[in-house]
Amino acid sequence: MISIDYVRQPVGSFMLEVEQLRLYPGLTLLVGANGAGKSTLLKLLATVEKPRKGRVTYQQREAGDYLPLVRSQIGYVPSDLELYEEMTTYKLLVYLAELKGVFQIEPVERLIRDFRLEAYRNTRIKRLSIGVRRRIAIVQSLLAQPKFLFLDEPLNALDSGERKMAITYLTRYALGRIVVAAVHELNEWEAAANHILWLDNGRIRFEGEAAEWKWNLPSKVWEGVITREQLCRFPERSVMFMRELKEGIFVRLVGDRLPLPGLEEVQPSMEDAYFIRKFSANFSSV
Ligand SMILES: Nc1ncnc2c1ncn2[C@@H]1O[C@H](COP(=O)(O)OP(=O)(O)OP(=O)(O)O)[C@@H](O)[C@H]1O
Repeated sequence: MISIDYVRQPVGSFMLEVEQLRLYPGLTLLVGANGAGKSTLLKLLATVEKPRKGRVTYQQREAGDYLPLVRSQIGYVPSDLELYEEMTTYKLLVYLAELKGVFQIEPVERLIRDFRLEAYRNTRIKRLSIGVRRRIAIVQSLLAQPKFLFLDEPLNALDSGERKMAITYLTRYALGRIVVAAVHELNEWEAAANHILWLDNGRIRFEGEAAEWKWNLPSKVWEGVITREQLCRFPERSVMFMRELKEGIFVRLVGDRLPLPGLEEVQPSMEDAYFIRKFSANFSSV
């Protein structure tokens, strides 16, 4: 378990405040708007930054007292990792593995295979696309098989196949390990997530099991086909999705009660739940 107690972390005029947080084995999705403090929290967890106030402990070891040991158990993917541009993929990964105390080639080779990097092993980093670099950034965090893994928007710039592959890999990796990933697209992680942590303006607004994320929501989700005139009656924020069909407009709407006869209540997705939680006051009149 990782514990955060009474942390206050100022970043410019912004303040991240976490009174108490416990992180357990499994995959925790860290969600929140731009600027909510996700990267700041991940930097604290990764020991890139030291808490100005409060403490972070990893299985009862406070980072300040056991920094080298704790760091040896941490993997971190920042949002903007800079890689050595002149090195080839293979040389870079071997070099980074050695820095982490891994001197066997097998873990490097395995990760190159798992993240489908074989075609780029002898290519210099500067010649690689952003998506391939992002995969390398994830791979470098896994080289020493860390117990604690923190990823800041790991799927940025990955195509749909690569996203699926990375999610599957991380889901397996999180078995028995603490993995925290800041993400913007929630639905693609739905089957993978064990816990959800929602940060809003530097404060925790939700912390719990992934299934609980969709419980006791103040609004419901409705689907069906409506006319263009009917659509105009709904505020933009309540329309989660719409598509023009021959017979009208298919919509997915959020509202407290049946917005129009003929619409059907459907299960909210992870993404619906986020919008309902964040903007519930705006939906109550729909
Ligand atoms: N180096 C910095 N100097 C001043 N303010 C900063 C700095 N880095 C971040 N901030 C501010 O701190 C707040 C939290 O930023 P943070 O990057 O942690 O948010 P985030 O949730 O990760 O956002 P995003 O989804 O955009 O990455 C924001 O208001 C941001 O503008």
